[in-house]
Amino acid sequence: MKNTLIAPSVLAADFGNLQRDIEMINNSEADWFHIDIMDGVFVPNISYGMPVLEAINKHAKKTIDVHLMIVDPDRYIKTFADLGANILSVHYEACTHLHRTLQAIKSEGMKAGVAINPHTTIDLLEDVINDIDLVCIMSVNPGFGGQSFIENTYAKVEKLKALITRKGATTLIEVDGGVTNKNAKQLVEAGADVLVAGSFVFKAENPTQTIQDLKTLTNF
Ligand SMILES: O=C(CO)[C@H](O)[C@H](O)COP(=O)(O)O
Repeated sequence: MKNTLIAPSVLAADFGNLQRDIEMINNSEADWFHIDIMDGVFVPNISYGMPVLEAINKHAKKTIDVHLMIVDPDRYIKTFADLGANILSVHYEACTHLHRTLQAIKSEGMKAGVAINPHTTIDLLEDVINDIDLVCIMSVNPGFGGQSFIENTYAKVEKLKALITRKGATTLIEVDGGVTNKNAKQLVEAGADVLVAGSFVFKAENPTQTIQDLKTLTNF
């Protein structure tokens, strides 16, 4: 029996009713809060920053999974630890010394994640996979919610799963972008452990039920 985790992306929440949407996640079968931080440089969009995460952290009762889409993320590792992040993912493409960055994240008491863009090959993680707690495979080009899922993601998940098994690592595989009830099961069959879903959850008529449906669909 699988234990697939569902992480609603707060990027798609209603910011005018943020506390309501946080409580919805608290009271649902969702496992994590997924928090997207964008700087307008690494990606062509600016999302939200520290004060909003501080507000979320006051109410959130589940794991806080922060995805940094920013250049030079080392500058903010301690800041995000202080703001309550439990998992901090940096982009492979944004790090010059990825191994050092992972050590710095762990030294602040957080789990260390690496996100990879659609064009970045899994092979580049080979020498560092045993140091990574979570790999976030981007199944859209990062920067915006509501984009279409890139089909090549299934093959990337399979390839990453094989690498993790071969290296005896305990790394979780997360998929982020365009996740819906159409691709969720196949992603888990390919090896995904965590599914991030933004628009599919928050634009649904009944977000709580949608989360429950995703859980049912992916735990078989
Ligand atoms: O990282 C992201 C965008 O860069 C979002 O988490 C992702 O796009 C999820 O949103 P959606 O489910 O609407 O695609």
